[in-house]
Amino acid sequence: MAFDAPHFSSRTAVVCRGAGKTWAAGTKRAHEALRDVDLDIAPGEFVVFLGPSGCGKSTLLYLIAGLEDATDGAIWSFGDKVETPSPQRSLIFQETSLFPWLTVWQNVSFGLAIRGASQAERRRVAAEALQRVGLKAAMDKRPDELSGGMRQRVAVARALAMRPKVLLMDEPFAALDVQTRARMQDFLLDVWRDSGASVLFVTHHIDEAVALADRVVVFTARPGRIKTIVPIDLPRPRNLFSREAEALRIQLTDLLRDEVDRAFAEQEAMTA
Ligand SMILES: Nc1ncnc2c1ncn2[C@@H]1O[C@H](COP(=O)(O)OP(=O)(O)OP(=O)(O)O)[C@@H](O)[C@H]1O
Repeated sequence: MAFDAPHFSSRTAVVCRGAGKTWAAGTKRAHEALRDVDLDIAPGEFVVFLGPSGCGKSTLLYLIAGLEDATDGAIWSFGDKVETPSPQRSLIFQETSLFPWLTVWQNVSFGLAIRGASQAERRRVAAEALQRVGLKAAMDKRPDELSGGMRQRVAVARALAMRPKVLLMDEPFAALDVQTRARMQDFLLDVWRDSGASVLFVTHHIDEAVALADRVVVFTARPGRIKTIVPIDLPRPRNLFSREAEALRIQLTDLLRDEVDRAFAEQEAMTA
């Protein structure tokens, strides 16, 4: 089926229409990861993807990033059909892939080097991005001189240096300890407000979803479909100990429980 760009799509950060992904489509190993995703993300919106392991949350981020093609439906970002990666959409992974032989500022400005920017321009943009993540003083250090949390902040600075309109984050804080993760959440909210970018953030943590999101997209077990979308109408800065926050955590836990049970049953059947 052909999908025309929705008429409002030029003003919308991300539009998914009937988006689906079957890995190894057309082969014996065909594996449907994601089905029929319809989703609109507004500019500057913070959206969290929550769902059982293997339901296709990362797959959807890769489709939106343009790193993988949808096998069904289509995706647009600010009116352009997503077919290839773009500096407008930056992806940050759980494990940062900083180049260990480059300094922090060289890592941050790596994308600009590929675009042919001069050394002075790269250093200026890197300094500005590092200032925004509170790491300007670490410009000339190497990644192995930094803690895990600092390395993730460098990864955020590297993404910000490209001035993305959409920041795609795949469990970016999963490898961090609980205290560092809480601080990184506060830091990310500051960066998000400052940048005006839309953030699409994958997590397994319900408390993280309630702390961060404007809306939480809850996925079913594989093939992942949108089960429901829960708005998080809590004022910011959020009191995560409020009765309203607790009610949202309970609602999201209930929504997830069935899907996690289904995902477990399927994984057991596959490995039996
Ligand atoms: N490159 C790939 N080739 C083939 N299958 C893949 C590939 N990447 C992911 N898959 C499969 O697609 C399904 C969805 O995977 P995906 O990583 O998107 O899920 P997820 O919800 O992000 O999982 P998790 O929460 O465990 O990270 C899984 O069954 C996975 O094995």
